Amino acid sequence: MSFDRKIKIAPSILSADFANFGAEIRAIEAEGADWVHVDVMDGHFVPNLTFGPMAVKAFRPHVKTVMDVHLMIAPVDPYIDAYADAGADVLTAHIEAGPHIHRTLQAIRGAGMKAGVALNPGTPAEAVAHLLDLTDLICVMTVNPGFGGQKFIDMTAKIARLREMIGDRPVHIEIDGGVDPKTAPLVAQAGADVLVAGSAVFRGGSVDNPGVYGQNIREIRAAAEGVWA
Ligand SMILES: O=C(CO)[C@H](O)[C@H](O)COP(=O)(O)O
Ligand SMILES: [Fe+2]
Repeated sequence: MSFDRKIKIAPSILSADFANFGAEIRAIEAEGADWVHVDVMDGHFVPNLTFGPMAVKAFRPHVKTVMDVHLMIAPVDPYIDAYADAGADVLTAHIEAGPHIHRTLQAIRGAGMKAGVALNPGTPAEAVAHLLDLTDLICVMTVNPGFGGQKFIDMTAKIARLREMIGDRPVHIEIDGGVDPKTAPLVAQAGADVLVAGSAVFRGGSVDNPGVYGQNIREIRAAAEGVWA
């Protein structure tokens, strides 16, 4: 997995057909997804429950791009090896999930994965000031985590501040929540390069009609890249 700051669209399979994950993943990749975003929720850190490492391991053979696993769980550390074994490329933990995020990021890298740190809307950019050399990705939540399809919360000032703090380090800024063709330009202009989108990618399509996924992905990408035109 090499580093670049081009816009990457990462559909969240939280909005996919839960009875058909393999086909859904193959469809979004065939239709232009750059990464596949996998939302793990524990019904404790967030008020919703999705799937765990066994399911994520079953997704792995279908993912040919980058498997980007967003943990919305607490605690994180006891499960790091299980997600490494499941084949996560990027493993992201929330800074709010426990007191020892520094140790968690070291452990994620130690297990051979790229380490991500996610920030809830109420957490300031400065919370990662001492983590910048331990992280490969900062995920800025633009909704309160737990559910797809929520309204975008404007975090552009936080994104711009993070881009400034990151300087020339090879750290991605990922945006998660409410990304669509209207909000994508705002976050791209502020400095984001990985755009997670669940409902805006899967809306209107299906594995039998995957062209809609492609159209949705192209619209988000064009809107985001348009800011540089
Ligand atoms: O982490 C998440 C929710 O906690 C999801 O990745 C996110 O909400 C994507 O869904 P949408 O694009 O529909 O907002
Ligand atoms: Fe997510």
